[in-house]
Amino acid sequence: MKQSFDAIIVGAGQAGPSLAGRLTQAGWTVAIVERKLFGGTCVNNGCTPTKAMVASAHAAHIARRGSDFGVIRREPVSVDMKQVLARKDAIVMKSRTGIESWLRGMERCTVFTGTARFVSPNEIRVGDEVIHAKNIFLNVGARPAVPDMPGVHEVPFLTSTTVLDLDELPQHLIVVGGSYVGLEFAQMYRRFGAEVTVVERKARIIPNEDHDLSSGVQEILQSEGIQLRLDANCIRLENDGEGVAIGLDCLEGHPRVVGSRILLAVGRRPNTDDLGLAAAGVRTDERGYITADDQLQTSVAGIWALGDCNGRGAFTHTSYNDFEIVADNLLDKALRRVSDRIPVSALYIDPPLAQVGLTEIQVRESGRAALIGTRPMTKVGRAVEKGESQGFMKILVDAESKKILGAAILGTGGDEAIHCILSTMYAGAPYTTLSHAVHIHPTVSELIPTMLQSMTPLR
Ligand SMILES: Cc1cc2nc3c(=O)[nH]c(=O)nc-3n(C[C@H](O)[C@H](O)[C@H](O)COP(=O)(O)OP(=O)(O)OC[C@H]3O[C@@H](n4cnc5c(N)ncnc54)[C@H](O)[C@@H]3O)c2cc1C
Ligand SMILES: NC(=O)c1ccc[n+]([C@@H]2O[C@H](COP(=O)([O-])OP(=O)(O)OC[C@H]3O[C@@H](n4cnc5c(N)ncnc54)[C@H](O)[C@@H]3O)[C@@H](O)[C@H]2O)c1
Repeated sequence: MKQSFDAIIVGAGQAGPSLAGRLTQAGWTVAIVERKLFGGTCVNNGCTPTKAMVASAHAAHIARRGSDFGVIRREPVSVDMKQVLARKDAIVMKSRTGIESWLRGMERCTVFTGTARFVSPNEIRVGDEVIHAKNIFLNVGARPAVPDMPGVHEVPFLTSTTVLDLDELPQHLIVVGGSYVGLEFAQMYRRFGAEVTVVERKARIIPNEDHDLSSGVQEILQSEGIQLRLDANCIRLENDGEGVAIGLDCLEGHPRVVGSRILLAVGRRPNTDDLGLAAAGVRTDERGYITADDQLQTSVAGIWALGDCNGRGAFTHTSYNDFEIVADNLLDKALRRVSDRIPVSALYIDPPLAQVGLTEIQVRESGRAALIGTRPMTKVGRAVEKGESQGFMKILVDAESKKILGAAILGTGGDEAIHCILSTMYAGAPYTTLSHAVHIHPTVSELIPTMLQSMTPLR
């Protein structure tokens, strides 16, 4: 017999479980379908495991730098990857089981395990069962992209998912892709003790960000001994005796990098190919992302797309915000929109790179009159005292309205300090509100008012 619910949620990632919580509290009956790991990418293969491992790598780094702080170490630092993984797994497991048991114990919620596939706009098949609902919410996420590059079918490689189970330290890790995933793993493995080479096909790492941020991050990574091969064309995977290699054409350097493991970190693709979207008439773009409007409604009434699969964000906080938008609009008759969201993110190398709003490139392209303020982290007392003074901060303000347009902090504590700028932007307040605020000394945030007090026109 076909079971009917008020709502079906496909995917227990960063939006689905919270949506199930809100809808069931409002009295709806909900079916949630998850085919693999509760908590999705962030909990199992993304934010949580990587940030746990970044913490281990930071501990190794600080231990090696002990003498900078007057701490005497007699033995060389070594890292036990099995222990690093065990710590990471314990943190992940707690989060995963917490989400699963919350959903299984939730009143009016039925959990289905298996792959969901549309049969019609109101029906979904999971295994042998067909379930029905007037409202369907897709939170199916994305997975590592594996482009059809030469050698990819012959040479073993790691992805951001499989590398998390590598319990031995590779002697030389070659990372293909110099952006969020690639750089976090590159620095982490360098600090664990591996040789690391990053191969990026564009002329600079984090190629979509401002040039000064790319150079700042590059400097930090190179100072730790990470090799970068930029402008790499004709990238091909090759076997090399016991090891592996990447063949490439670069403007400079040897046309081959030989290592022991390859990590592909060249982007992600949405999990929409096996969802049977055609049976429901749900449209996608040419890359497979589900087309969704400003309130996340798809091309079919009664079907919504939340999180990475709608191509409107690729972060945990954007997926969670999608849940809030959809739930508030449906249950509270609110009029929340994705376009009201201010972009914000952090790249978790150490020190981190946090960004909010428009980049400098975007401000210049907009042609508006703007002011810019910058400060090196060497001027931040707290950073100097901590012995972590790499990086800089910058902020861009609209010269006419005095509103903050965007900011970046590449430096210790930047991922936290950026939030005072973000909150001022959400409040719609002029920059003077923030430049007159008294901040705690000694913090990274205290330099933000100082930076705002000495801006110059953006040339
Ligand atoms: C290495 C790495 C590090 C990251 N670090 C950060 C970070 O520090 N901060 C940050 O904000 N973001 C980070 N991200 C991005 C973040 O993980 C994602 O943006 C976020 O998890 C997206 O959540 P989601 O809800 O859209 O989907 P997901 O979390 O991917 O969940 C989708 C779920 O749907 C399930 N599913 C898919 N198809 C079906 C189907 N047909 N039937 C049933 N179930 C299905 C999947 O099994 C999965 O559990 C990182 C990503 C990676 C890869
Ligand atoms: N800290 C965080 O919030 C965090 C961490 C990791 C991932 N993420 C999310 O995951 C997403 C995916 O990250 P990602 O780094 O895999 O993808 P990405 O799209 O951000 O970057 C891919 C990089 O690989 C390069 N590239 C693409 N094809 C290539 C090829 N054939 N050869 C060499 N280089 C190639 C690109 O130029 C780019 O620099 C991010 O956009 C981000 O939203 C977030």
